[in-house]
Amino acid sequence: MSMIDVKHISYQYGEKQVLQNVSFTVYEGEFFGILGPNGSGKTTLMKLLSRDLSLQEGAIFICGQHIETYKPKQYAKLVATLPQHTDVSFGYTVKEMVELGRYPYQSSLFPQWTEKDEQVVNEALHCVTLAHKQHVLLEQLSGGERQRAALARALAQQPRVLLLDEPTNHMDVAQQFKLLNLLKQSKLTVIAIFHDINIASLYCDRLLFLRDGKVVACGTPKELLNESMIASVFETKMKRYEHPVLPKPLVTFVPFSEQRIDDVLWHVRQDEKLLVVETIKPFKVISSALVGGGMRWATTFVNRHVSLDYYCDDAEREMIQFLRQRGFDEQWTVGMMTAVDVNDVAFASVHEDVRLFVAVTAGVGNAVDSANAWRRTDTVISPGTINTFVFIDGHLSEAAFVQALMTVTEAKAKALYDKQVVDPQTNTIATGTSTDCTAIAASQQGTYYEYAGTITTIGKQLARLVYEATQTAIDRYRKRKGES
Ligand SMILES: Nc1ncnc2c1ncn2[C@@H]1O[C@H](COP(=O)(O)OP(=O)(O)OP(=O)(O)O)[C@@H](O)[C@H]1O
Repeated sequence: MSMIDVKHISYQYGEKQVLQNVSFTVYEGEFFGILGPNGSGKTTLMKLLSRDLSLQEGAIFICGQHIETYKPKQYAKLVATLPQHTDVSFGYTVKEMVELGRYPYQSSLFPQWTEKDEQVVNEALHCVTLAHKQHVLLEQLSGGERQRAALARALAQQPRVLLLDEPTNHMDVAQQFKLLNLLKQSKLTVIAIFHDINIASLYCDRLLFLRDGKVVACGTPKELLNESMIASVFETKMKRYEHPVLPKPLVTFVPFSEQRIDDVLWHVRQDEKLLVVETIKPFKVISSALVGGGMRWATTFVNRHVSLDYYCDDAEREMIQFLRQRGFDEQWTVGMMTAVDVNDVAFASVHEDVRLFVAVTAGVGNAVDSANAWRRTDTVISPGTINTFVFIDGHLSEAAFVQALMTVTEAKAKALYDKQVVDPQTNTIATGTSTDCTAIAASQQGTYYEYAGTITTIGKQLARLVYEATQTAIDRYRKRKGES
């Protein structure tokens, strides 16, 4: 149901036109965000909604009724405003300020404070968790607490619509989220001006983008938060990324481009227990590693040898402890384990059209044919794994990262086929082992690779190196086992 209808409003201060033909609808219970650059007319629009400014052109309807037809107290029961800055009324306590919210309910002839008024004020104080400070003077509150007191006053008005001008300005992160969570749960219709695009994306059902007093777009964060829209509204280059938990788009600045490094990009060090590749700058990585799995930036890539009978309830925690003891920062590390002797690692690299480096350790005692894995009856993981590290000097799109993973997997499977590695349980050619791990790391500088499948230059080289290195690593493993 529509709660607010803004129809063709225009506004000017003297000769200066600040709103032009603005129209939009806000539905009941919606959390509606207004965004736009400085001076785009957001506050003016809010002041028209709150009736602090009189309409010049166009009309605003709330609950189907033109806002100018409401009496002041009637309007105050319908719409409450939380301004950007709360004027501190010296000498007032928190509770006295919240009590002011009840003025629309007081008869001007016989003002009477009822039990209901008292109850609503107490509820509002509890709602903003300020009940314990109700007797404190406003000037003794912090900025965030004052803002919460102002919100309690607005809530005490028992409005149906709440207008907020940059509600979280000057608040610390925890206070911002407390206030917004509270508003989100309130089920009120909320219209709020935001400068923080990500907060608006997280909390708002729909957004209105204003620019130079005109509506540029109105829609859900999912519809509007794309790089070209942000660029056209804010004239700022931003990159879109995904929230780790919620299906909400987020955007971030790309403040500067880093200096390109051309010479040594990675170092390898190795002993019989550990293979470590360190990059000279953080690389963007996609991996299935035990530590640092998923997508992250990393500078250290560890392949740790563990004994055949290694067992731990919480291998990830144990691995993090291991890394810390050796001075590695797990936040910047991609860490894998293997029972294979890391001296049997196979390296392959190319430095022509593309610059790639691959390191593979391969144990195939636990080889599995994925096509027939469902026939296998074992549930306990036995040691024997293929760990593949790929380093690319280039800028990969997210799709290219996924395609690189596919390319690596296909090349590895072909290496196993050509080496006639057999799944000992099904007696068919294996496609990998049950615990294989892969990391694709890219410098994110230089050439941009939109794709990395086997038809692309980079995919061809990648497949070749992984195929060759996996074969070499299998040969070394077999030789050590005395199998060949
Ligand atoms: N009282 C006023 N008299 C004259 N011009 C004004 C007045 N108030 C605002 N303006 C002008 O109107 C334009 C829109 O201002 P408004 O405050 O609505 O923008 P805004 O989008 O809220 O900006 P900000 O993001 O900086 O808060 C600006 O150019 C501003 O200078």
